[in-house]
Amino acid sequence: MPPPLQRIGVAGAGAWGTALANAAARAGREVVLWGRDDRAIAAMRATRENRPYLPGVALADGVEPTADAEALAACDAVLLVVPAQASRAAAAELCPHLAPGTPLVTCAKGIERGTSLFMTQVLAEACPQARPAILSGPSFAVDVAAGLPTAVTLAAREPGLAEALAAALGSSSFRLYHSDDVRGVEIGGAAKNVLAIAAGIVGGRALGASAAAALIARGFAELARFGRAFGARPETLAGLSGLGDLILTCSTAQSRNYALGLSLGREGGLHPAGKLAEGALTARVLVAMAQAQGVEMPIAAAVEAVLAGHWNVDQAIGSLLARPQKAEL
Ligand SMILES: NC(=O)C1=CN([C@@H]2O[C@H](COP(=O)(O)OP(=O)(O)OC[C@H]3O[C@@H](n4cnc5c(N)ncnc54)[C@H](OP(=O)(O)O)[C@@H]3O)[C@@H](O)[C@H]2O)C=CC1
Ligand SMILES: O=C(CO)COP(=O)(O)O
Repeated sequence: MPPPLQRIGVAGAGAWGTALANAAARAGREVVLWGRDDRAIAAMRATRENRPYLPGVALADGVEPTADAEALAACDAVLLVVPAQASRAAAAELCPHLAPGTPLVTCAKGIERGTSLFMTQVLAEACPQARPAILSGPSFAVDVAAGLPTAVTLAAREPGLAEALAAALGSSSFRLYHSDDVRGVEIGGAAKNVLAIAAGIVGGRALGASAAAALIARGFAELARFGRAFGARPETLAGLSGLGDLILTCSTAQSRNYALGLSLGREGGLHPAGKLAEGALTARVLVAMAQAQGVEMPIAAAVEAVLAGHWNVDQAIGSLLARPQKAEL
């Protein structure tokens, strides 16, 4: 039996990092929660709450907030929980503090702009001495932080690593399935955010429950086409990190991506200020990668055109409905 991963570092003290720190503590681990903002960390230590990001949720016993990256050196595994576009900079900054061979688990959902790299590829470049893995699935931070039942996927290519991480982080309320299909898991999380913006637009324009269901089904067809073109396994795309997260994020304004779409869909709507909506940052690179591979993604392309200001919402909806009839593939 390999020794357990007892001490877990969580790097990134936003909503999801704080929720995962609570989940790991509930699983019986000692948890270091690192954030870059000294004053925010001091407040968290004093109040045992992350007020700006998760107000009203107590930090679990066993979570130690710190602004000292050196505290990650003694961790058996580190979860990197910062936005996708910040993941390279954060991994490069923290890497010198990690022991060689530390498992480094990206929890971000996106594709890097400029390089078109998936999240574990970014980790491999920014911190080559770490062992990359990814955690993704249908999971709102507020639910996980509060200990509500949640299931996600943890994937790593290295044999045994995903199982070991899942065993370290899993509890009766946080269930982790393990996988070696890293690419499938990272594609599901990145693509569903773009499609959730479209679902929000459908909600904001009050197009009805039937249109909302059609959007999820046709959105999944796009996600699956893109996934197949980039080597993902169909069962991963239809699993928690793909279809599961697509359904969650396309269903409620609790999702920041859906909320962005909702606001775009309402007359004169604007982007809710200050909230991270990863789909808005991934849309262009996702659509460009699809086009380069000859993969049709009309819904994602329409979202991209609206975000870029090339189309208004009515033009986007009209263009999707005016597409020629075709076989359902
Ligand atoms: N919230 C959720 O329910 C879920 C989120 N995710 C994914 O997790 C990722 C993070 O999201 P979330 O936690 O919600 O985002 P938040 O906006 O809540 O928090 C982001 C955190 O990252 C920190 N950060 C940003 N850039 C850097 C950097 N260069 N170095 C160090 N820290 C940095 C921010 O610090 P500061 O406060 O100083 O700006 C902040 O603490 C996203 O990819 C998201 O899609 C996945 C599942 C669920
Ligand atoms: O990824 C999430 C749920 O699984 C969170 O979604 P949002 O980033 O849209 O809030």
